[in-house]
Amino acid sequence: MVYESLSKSVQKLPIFIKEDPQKLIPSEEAIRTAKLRSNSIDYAEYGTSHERRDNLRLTDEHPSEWTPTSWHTKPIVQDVIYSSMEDVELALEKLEALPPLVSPYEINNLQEKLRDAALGKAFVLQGGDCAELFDYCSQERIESKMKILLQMSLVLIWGTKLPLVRIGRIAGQFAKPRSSPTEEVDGKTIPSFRGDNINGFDVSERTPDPSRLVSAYFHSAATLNFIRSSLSSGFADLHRPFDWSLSHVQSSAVKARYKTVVDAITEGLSFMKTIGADKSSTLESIDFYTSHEGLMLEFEQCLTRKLRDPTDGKCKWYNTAAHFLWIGERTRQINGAHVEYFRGIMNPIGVKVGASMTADELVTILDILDPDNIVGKVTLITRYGVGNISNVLPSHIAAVKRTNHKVVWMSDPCHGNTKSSISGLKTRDFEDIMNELALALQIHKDNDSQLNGVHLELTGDAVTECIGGSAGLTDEDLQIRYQTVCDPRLSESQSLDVAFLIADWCKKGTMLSIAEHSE
Ligand SMILES: O=C[C@H](O)[C@H](O)COP(=O)(O)O
Ligand SMILES: C=C(OP(=O)(O)O)C(=O)O
Ligand SMILES: [Mn+2]
Repeated sequence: MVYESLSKSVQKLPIFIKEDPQKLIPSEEAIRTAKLRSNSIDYAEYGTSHERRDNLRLTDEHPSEWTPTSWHTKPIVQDVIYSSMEDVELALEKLEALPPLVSPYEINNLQEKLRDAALGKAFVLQGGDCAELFDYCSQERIESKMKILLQMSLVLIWGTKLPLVRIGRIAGQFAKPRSSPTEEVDGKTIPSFRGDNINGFDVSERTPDPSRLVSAYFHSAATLNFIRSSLSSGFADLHRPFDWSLSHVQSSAVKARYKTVVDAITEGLSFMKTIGADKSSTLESIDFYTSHEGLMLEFEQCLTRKLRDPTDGKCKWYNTAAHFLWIGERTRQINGAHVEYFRGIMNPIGVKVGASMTADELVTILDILDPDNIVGKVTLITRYGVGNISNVLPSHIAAVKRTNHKVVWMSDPCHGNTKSSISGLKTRDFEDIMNELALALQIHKDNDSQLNGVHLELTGDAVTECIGGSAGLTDEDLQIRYQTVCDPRLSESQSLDVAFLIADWCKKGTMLSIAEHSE
């Protein structure tokens, strides 16, 4: 079979190429050779192969002029190989013609809120599925995810006494980086599931299909449309917090604690009504932003548009597929394609920071992504693992302090704590998640810094994917409702447990034991 390259097809689209194409873009033959080679090598070597870099005549420096296609001059990891270039071109041309999903006005608003978070004046809650499926685009599923994020928000507002910035891993969280490009199923080696915008979870659908890129756009649009209409019809009205029923929370202690929070807020609202101070529209409606990992750069490139910045009237490049995008732990190579793409967009952006990131690398990546030292432009989403955080976070905090970058510090206590259950299912121990989060709060405080947000893989449903929590899920319980197609998510109940941990820590300034939390 002749493999054709997706990158090759993108370079044919003339719309974005401003410089001499020969200078920026490797030859078609070089890309094909490299793709064929990289297809047969291990993912671990995939990004650093000198052979591949030489073939592509890649540059070590970031090209001075950024364009939505300048990432083509950089080595890429987690790339996708398609078999039909014509179909890829059709998909990308279609995507280029479709309208933006989000606007510069909204993106700038989020940037302002993240500025507040970086200054300790707001707290960020970012959460949702590990891998969103097209099938999750239904009223019930979207409402359930918004509901858990709103419930957690209430608890966090009560605990932190700060405005909450809500960002869903939703309306586009389709592409997944994988540890291995293939997996064994029933004795056969097949391509791994790479996310609904690349291939299907069903074993019969594992061949990458470019038409999925266009489906991803329409599923994002439908999800976003429903979120917008729900919010504008009062779904998030603070006067009706009991409407977000705790349908999947089993623990009566958590239910009782939630009721205490709602009662306190309701009492505050009725006092405000008495004194006539309840007219603010923020009580009836909230801001809710969308985000996803910016992994499929061909997709991101097509949704990157030069639009007028309403604050100064100048035209700038915005990624209009989501308000916020992040670079994953596997694609954050300083000279790689993803960092190159991300350095040019106006959106606030995240970088996953694992235990292997050196302090020097962290500073270099900030210098590339935030050359103008914009407060809150970059969110560092740390995901070290409970056993590593104490060794690594203090040096990362110290390194960032020595620069002029003012970042949002967010903890992702999920991704460094994934392990295999006794039955072989991917799981996370709730205690590890709580402990990493508690350590993040404490280490920031001890180092004269502040944790500004939390990033979680969660669902509003009663799934049994992570062990522990107030529902006391055991290894055997995992079989009951293990529904994830990638990483294990916190259930509604476990998500609320996490919100209470943060709220309690903020109220008391110290840690409670897990036992005290589950009382
Ligand atoms: O969500 C994160 C990654 O995509 C995920 O952890 C990869 O999982 P894998 O190690 O099973 O490929
Ligand atoms: C891929 C993910 O995480 P990380 O890049 O931190 O492994 C993710 O957030 O789903
Ligand atoms: Mn994940």
